[in-house]
Amino acid sequence: MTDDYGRSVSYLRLSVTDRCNLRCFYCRNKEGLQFIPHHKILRYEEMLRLIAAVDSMGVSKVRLTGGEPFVRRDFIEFLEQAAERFPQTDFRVTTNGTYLTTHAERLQRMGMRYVNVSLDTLDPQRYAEITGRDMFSRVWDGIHACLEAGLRVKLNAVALRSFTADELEGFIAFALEHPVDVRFIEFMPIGASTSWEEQQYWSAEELVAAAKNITPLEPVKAQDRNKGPARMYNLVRGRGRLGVISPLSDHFCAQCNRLRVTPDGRLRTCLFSDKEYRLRPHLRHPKLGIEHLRRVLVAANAHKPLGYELLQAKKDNAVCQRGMSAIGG
Ligand SMILES: Nc1nc2c(ncn2[C@@H]2O[C@H](COP(=O)(O)OP(=O)(O)OP(=O)(O)O)[C@@H](O)[C@H]2O)c(=O)[nH]1
Ligand SMILES: C[S@@+](CC[C@H](N)C(=O)[O-])C[C@H]1O[C@@H](n2cnc3c(N)ncnc32)[C@H](O)[C@@H]1O
Ligand code: SF4
Ligand code: SF4
Repeated sequence: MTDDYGRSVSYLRLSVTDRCNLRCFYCRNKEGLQFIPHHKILRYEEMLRLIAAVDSMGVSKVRLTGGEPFVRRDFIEFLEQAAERFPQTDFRVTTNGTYLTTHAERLQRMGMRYVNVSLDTLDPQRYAEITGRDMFSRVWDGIHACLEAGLRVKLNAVALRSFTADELEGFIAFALEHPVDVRFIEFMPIGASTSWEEQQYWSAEELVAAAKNITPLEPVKAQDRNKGPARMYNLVRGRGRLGVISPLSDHFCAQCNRLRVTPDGRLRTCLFSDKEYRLRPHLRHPKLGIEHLRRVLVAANAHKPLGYELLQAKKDNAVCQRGMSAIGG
C-alpha cells in the first residue's frame, strides 16, 4: 500500500474503544463525554477480519489502543486470539497502565514484547490532577509487573511547559536504573474542544536541552529508529533511553508508515485529518469479501495527506475535530 507521496504502510493503529477510566485533561474534550454507541463499535471478529485484510498488504505491526483498551470487555482474550491467529504480526499495546498488574504475565505469554505506558508524572498528587483519578500506584505497580515479566516498556509522557521540567530528573533517574524508553510527546492540538494552548506547549528541542543539563545524551542513529516517530538518545551511563516525539516542531510526515482505525471502524489515513473512510459497512456486510476491503484500503490510502500541512493551515485551535481518545493517539 503506497500513497501518492510514495510512503508505504507497515503499521496499523487500531483503537478498540473510546472509553477510558481516566480523564487526562490534554486528551478528553472539555465539553462532556459523549461515547460512541455500542452498536457502532467494531466487534472483535470484525477487527480480526481487518487484521486479516492488512496482513498480506505489508502491515507487520498492529498496535491496539483506545481510549483505554483494557476497559473493553474481553480485550485480553481478543489479543490472545489475534496473536495466535497472526503469529507473524508484531502486536503491541498502548495503555494507561492501570490494568497491567493483572495482565502483564499474560501479555508476555502470548508473545508480546513491548508495552507502551502513558505516564506524565512521578508524583501521585500531580497524577491525580492530570488524570482526574488517584491511580498512580496502580500504574507504577503495573510498570514494574511488566518489567518483572520480561516485557520491554516504553513510557509516554506529554511534554507540558508548566510541569514537565520538574519531572525530567525523576524520569531520567528511572531510565538510568531500568531498561526502559522514556519518550516525551509534544502536546498536540487535537479534538473540537481541545485544551491545547500555546503556553502549555514545550518543544522537543527545549526538552532535550534541559535533559542534557541533567545527564549526557548520545543520539541513536536515525536508521535504528525502525521508522517510528520517536527520536531516541542513549543515556551514556544508564540502562534505558530517552526520546522525543515532535509532531509540531520537527514533523516526521515524510516517513509516515501508519494507518489508524477508530473504534467505530473508520479509517483515518492521518492522525490530523478528519477525512475518514467508513470500513464498518464493508466489514459487517455478509457478502463483501476481504478482497473488496483491501481495494477500499488501497484507494483511501492513496490520498493520505501530509499532516503538517493541515497543522500549518489550521484555522481553529484544533487541527481536527475528533478527540484523541476516540482516535487512539
Ligand atoms: N502526529 C503524529 N503523532 C504520532 C504518530 N504516531 C504516534 N504518534 C504519537 O506518539 C505518541 C506515542 O505513540 P505510541 O502509541 O506510543 O506509538 P508509537 O510512537 O508508534 O510507538 P512505537 O511503535 O513503540 O515506536 C502518541 O501520542 C501518538 O499520538 C504519527 O504518525 N503522527
Ligand atoms: C489517546 S491515548 C490511548 C491509549 C491509552 N489510554 C494511553 O493513555 O496510553 C494514546 C496516547 O496519546 C497521548 N495523547 C493524548 N492526547 C494527547 C495530546 N493532546 N497531545 C499529545 N499526546 C496526546 C497519550 O499521552 C497517550 O500516550
Ligand atoms: S490519554 Fe489515554 S488514559 Fe488519558 S484520557 Fe486519553 S485515552 Fe484515557
Ligand atoms: S501527522 Fe499525519 S502524516 Fe504526519 S506523521 Fe502523523 S499521521 Fe503521519
